[in-house]
Amino acid sequence: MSEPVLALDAVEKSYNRGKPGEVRVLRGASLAVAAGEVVALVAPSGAGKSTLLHIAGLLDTPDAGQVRIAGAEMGAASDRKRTAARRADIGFVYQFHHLLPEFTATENIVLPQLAAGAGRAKAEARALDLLDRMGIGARADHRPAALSGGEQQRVAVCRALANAPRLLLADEPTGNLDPATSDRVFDALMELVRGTGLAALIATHNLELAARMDRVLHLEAGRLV
Ligand SMILES: Nc1ncnc2c1ncn2[C@@H]1O[C@H](COP(=O)(O)OP(=O)(O)OP(=O)(O)O)[C@@H](O)[C@H]1O
Repeated sequence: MSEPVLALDAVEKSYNRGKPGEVRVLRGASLAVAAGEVVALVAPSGAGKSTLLHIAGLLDTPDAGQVRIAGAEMGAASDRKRTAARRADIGFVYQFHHLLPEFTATENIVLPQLAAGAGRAKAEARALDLLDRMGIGARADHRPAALSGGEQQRVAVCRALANAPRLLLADEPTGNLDPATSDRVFDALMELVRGTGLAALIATHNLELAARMDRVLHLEAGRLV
């Protein structure tokens, strides 16, 4: 069998480690997400969902255990290697879009591609294609302030997929939207993800959305069940 795109193995993480007030968040967390698989991460508030996503996304390091991206151990790799793997392989969507306010929707999707070395014409074509596939091609020239909340999140999804990552990590990607908009953005996200065959780990409090993914993982007492 081929390597999962993301594998966490017995990951431990505490804040204020070894000090009074130590918070043990992850206590042997293990999971694997294969290419083409969309996995829901459900956790009560404060259970360590963001901590887990930051470690999976190579934004933070575990105290112990392994983090493998496409088979390569990254948990203890150098900062340079982790940054390179993050740029090449991982796309993020956050609860709030974090789009750059002074740039249009297209430009927000073009910029990460330019940073990764793509040429402008190709980057613009890809941005427009992604926006079309998310159903907001007509908003390509709008700045974030001139987009609805749902449209902003659609642009954020396009930006996360701009460099064709192998892994999509999302932290409550529809958490700040009303239920109907949340459903529509989620449908569009699923369709786009299904078309690319990437691996996705999507944290949500919404059990109905979770049930529509391939598998649901619950984070409880620092482990996945
Ligand atoms: N920098 C930090 N220093 C100390 N404790 C922290 C730090 N960051 C997070 N924590 C604690 O670790 C636990 C897990 O935090 P985390 O942000 O991962 O939770 P979460 O599951 O994402 O929560 P929510 O769903 O409310 O966003 C919480 O109890 C939090 O208070």
